[in-house]
Amino acid sequence: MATKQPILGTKLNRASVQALACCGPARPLAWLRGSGRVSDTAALGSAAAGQAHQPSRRTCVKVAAGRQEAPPDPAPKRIAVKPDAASVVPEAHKVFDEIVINVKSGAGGNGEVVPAGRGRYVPNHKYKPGGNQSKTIWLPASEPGDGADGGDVVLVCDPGVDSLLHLHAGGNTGGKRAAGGAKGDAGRPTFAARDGSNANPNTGSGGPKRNAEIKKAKTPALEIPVPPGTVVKRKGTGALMGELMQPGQRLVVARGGAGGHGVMAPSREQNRARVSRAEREARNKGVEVVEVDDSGWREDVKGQPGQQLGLTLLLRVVADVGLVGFPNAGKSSLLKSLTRASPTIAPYPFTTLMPNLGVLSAGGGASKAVLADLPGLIEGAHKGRGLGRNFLRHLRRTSALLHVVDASAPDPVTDYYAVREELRMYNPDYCARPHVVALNKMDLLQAAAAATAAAAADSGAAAEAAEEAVVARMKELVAAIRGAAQAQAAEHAEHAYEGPTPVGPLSIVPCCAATGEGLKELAAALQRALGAARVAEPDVLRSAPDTLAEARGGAAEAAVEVAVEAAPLAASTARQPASGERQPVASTSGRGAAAAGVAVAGAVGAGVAMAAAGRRQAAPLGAPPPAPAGWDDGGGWGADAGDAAAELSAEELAAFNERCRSLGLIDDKGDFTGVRLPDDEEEAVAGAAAAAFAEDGSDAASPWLDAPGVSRSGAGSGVGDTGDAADGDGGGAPDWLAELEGLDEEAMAAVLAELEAEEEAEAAAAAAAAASSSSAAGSGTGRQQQQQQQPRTASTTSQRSSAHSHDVSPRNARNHDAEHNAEDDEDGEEYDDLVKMAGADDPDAALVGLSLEQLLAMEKEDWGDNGAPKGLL
Ligand SMILES: Nc1nc2c(ncn2[C@@H]2O[C@H](COP(=O)(O)OP(=O)(O)OP(=O)(O)O)[C@@H](O)[C@H]2O)c(=O)[nH]1
Ligand SMILES: [Mg+2]
Repeated sequence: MATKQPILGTKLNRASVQALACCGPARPLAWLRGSGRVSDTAALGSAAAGQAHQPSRRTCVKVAAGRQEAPPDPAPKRIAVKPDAASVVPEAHKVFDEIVINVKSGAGGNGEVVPAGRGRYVPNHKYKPGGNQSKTIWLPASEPGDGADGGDVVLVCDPGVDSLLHLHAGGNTGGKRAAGGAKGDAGRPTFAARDGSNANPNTGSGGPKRNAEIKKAKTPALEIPVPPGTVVKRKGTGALMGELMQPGQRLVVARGGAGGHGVMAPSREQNRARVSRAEREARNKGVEVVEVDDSGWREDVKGQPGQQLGLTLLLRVVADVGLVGFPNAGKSSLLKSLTRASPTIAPYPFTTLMPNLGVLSAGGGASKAVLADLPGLIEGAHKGRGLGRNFLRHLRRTSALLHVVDASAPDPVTDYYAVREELRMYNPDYCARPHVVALNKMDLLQAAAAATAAAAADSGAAAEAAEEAVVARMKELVAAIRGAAQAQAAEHAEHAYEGPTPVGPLSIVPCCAATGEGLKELAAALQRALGAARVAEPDVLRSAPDTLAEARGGAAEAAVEVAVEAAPLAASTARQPASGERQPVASTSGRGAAAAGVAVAGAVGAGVAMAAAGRRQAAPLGAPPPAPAGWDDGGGWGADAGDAAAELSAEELAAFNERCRSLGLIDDKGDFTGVRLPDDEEEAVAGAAAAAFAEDGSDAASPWLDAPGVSRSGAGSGVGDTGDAADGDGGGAPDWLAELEGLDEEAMAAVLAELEAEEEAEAAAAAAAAASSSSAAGSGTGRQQQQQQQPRTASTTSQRSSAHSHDVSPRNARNHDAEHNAEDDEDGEEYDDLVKMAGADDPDAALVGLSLEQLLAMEKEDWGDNGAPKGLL
């Protein structure tokens, strides 16, 4: 048996031993036996100091743990303090985005009662002999003071708070919760504001403040900080009380009770007179008077009680982009790589249980977007499976979505489709928002491909084969995802589901959160999606773009319209060889009417911005950040606009801006108005301007000053290829006005008839091609048809160009522009895919740098069966 030993030479007195005794149920002093090495506990410290100490169980456990290092002694080891299961109260699950609280506003303070007779008669200064004023007036001791109103309970939108978790702790809101935060009757956190103070008789009547006007005291409101996006409802009825969206916004949820009035108590005589008057009146009415209550005035003195109510607070995170996807797809990893957020990342599903926010600042911080990484969704999420509904509601306030798909998963396309369906079934609006697909975990695909290739070939060929396999897989995934999106839209139409038609992805970006590959492209694609969202559906919560040019700069979709409008300008810009001090043509600027049109349309904004700011290389105001080096999406980005503008010399730019101004495309301040003239007027203006330029011989030198619908293609090719950037035949064309003027009616009719016949033949050929390709192709049929049509259209156009020199009316020319630009825009989208597919180390990456003319100039044999250049698809 162990013997009792002194501890570190200290003496234990009776009190400390008794105090220590309460720590061990069976053997209070057991742990002290042989415990000469225990030196590090507060319990012992205080025991040594002879203080009465009440060690907690935790302290005992700590001591016991320390005791384990002591020489073997069975007794201390038996002090295993197991928590009593019955006494352990499990902590309630805290939901970060929903809570029910009680709020209680303060009661009003009582008013002051000044006894009758306190005061004196003072001379009345208004007294005039002969008047009806008395000589003296009664001046009470002071005006009786009113009680202070009770404190309000106010919810304040605080951007520094990102969840409702802090409210679970009874309102841990720092100094602001001085009067609140206790658990309420219903076991809910209760927030009670302070009661109003009673009127202070010391400062009220008599004394130094005599006759002073007593001001009502103010009670501070109880402020409860909540994150932006908090929705407040009444607990019982579910009635919406308000939403807090903007930082600093306040919502008074419970008003403090009004303070009581200060009252001058009636004197005995006055009271008696009142009572007798009341009695008399009652008797006159035939009412039997039993007792007369003369204390009515006392009610006025009392402050009103505060309100007490239950509130349900719901949080819907406010973010620009929501990251959605299956659990473990890498959403949090992507958020971490794209922003400075540091969410928890782990290789098991549902690591994330509450949204993580991060700010994506691209382009040197010019443009910022808040990304919300949401918990993973699973099938059935829309019905609440896996808390799906709780998570899905956080998408309500997002403008665009980022679908994160694990590209290394067995079936990434089904994963994507499943999540899309969950979104659609929860809220069809979600599927109509612009979205981007991130094919994450590329590195795993690459590793798998490398392993397979290494087994099959020698080292040199293996790397190449692996790369090819990855690219092939990516292309397959891209096509299949687009197909899945189309299938979803088709199903929506077929079953006439409620809500808007689901849209396809704006971009599909292969990337890797682990290595950082493709993240710049992903960021750029997100910015573009946001631009598209802002233009498509301006959100009152967000500031609208400053200028239309800005909006267009960020919106691929809106840019289509601009492209159509500006195509002739673009076409000529694209065709025209550099003149004067023109800078080298950017690799992207001439690759199609749509893309070039966008570029030049953007250049309007860019040029204007430059003119206004006096800077030459400025991107359009508020334009999305420039695309990363080596990356060109051609979707109407500021970078493109800047590049296109950079091609112009100063005089050209000035002339260009002047021209835009005269057409009403930009206003005096240099903002892009986007207001078009009526068609007739525009044509007239454009024609006149074109004629003027033709007259002074500047048209050849300034082809970008071309008018809408006016072709400047080669002399031999005529006007049949009006405004078509895809024809690529270059050279200055004779003015169609002059050409048409020279035609007689018969010749014109013949030309039109021929043109119609050609168009019919073309349509028939396209239909035949569509029929054949639809049987061959799977989900990506529609897009492949577009691809197939593209080179054919180009060659047909150029044939027509050489065959007919006078075969189009201005109206037809415009239609053709629109038609071709629409096609070319599709082509632009395809091109985006090609660009995305062709990585820097792709053997075919060189093709990416080619302009559309160069691509079109390629021999027909260079085009594969699917209508795309061989080697790329
Ligand atoms: N090899 C590789 N692993 C990745 C990549 N991205 C994410 N991961 C891993 O995938 C696992 C899941 O990543 P998370 O970011 O937590 O996935 P999540 O989608 O947020 O998952 P939940 O929060 O559960 O919905 C982690 O082990 C990551 O390290 C990637 O690009 N390459
Ligand atoms: Mg996560």
